[in-house]
Amino acid sequence: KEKVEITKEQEALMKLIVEAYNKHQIPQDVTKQLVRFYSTEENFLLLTEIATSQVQVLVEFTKNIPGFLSLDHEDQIALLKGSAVEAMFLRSAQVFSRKMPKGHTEVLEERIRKSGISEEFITPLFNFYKSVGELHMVLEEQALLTAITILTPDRPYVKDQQAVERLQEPMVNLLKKLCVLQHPQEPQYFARLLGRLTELRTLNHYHAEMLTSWRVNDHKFTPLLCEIWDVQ
Ligand SMILES: CC(C)NC(=O)n1c(-c2ccccc2)cc2c1CN(S(=O)(=O)c1cccs1)CC2
Repeated sequence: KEKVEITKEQEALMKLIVEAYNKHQIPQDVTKQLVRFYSTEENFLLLTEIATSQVQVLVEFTKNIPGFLSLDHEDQIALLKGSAVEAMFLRSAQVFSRKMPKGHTEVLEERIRKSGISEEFITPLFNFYKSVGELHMVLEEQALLTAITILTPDRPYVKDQQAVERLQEPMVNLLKKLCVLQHPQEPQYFARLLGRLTELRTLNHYHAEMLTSWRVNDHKFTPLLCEIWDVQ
């Protein structure tokens, strides 16, 4: 059996290859850039941006709910303001439980946890995201549940509650049918969905508390968020 030996030439070749390889590594600071942790301010700004654009999307969605624009105009505003926070948390839960590229969910969770929201609200927030995620709602269910949330007749300052009920009822009946069709093996699925709406209402309270704690730390919101949340 002959001895395996690296020749001088092979050694020289090896040196050149390894040098070239080390030279073309991602510079250390770029990788630091990729995994660096964002400051609380940056995370808060990100959420402000996302929330603001989401409110704009919510208004457009609401205007496309059949019959909404024929409601009394003041009631339209009352419904939007009364449901904005719930619709936002519902949307957040849907976004959060969506399949994201590897590691994105973790980074997003980290940035939400480090955005200045106090611990006592973070827990119910992520519990809600988890409980919505476990439902594996299909798109139609998500859309209907959001419309049903917006068309809640007993929001503050709604004058013609019956008119809102007349819009909400067909949505609830449709969702009930859809749940039976989508989840035949889970007769209580529809009840679980409506249970999420009850949990959502508790988040309203937490959100109001969050706003006061942020305001005292002079966090700035956008004009749209101030208007929809009645702050500043
Ligand atoms: C999708 C939108 C509606 N979600 C959103 O804006 N998020 C998300 C979130 C969740 C999952 C994926 C992406 C984002 C977490 C939180 C918010 C907003 N709020 S906030 O409105 O109180 C707020 C506004 C400004 C500073 S804090 C705090 C917590």
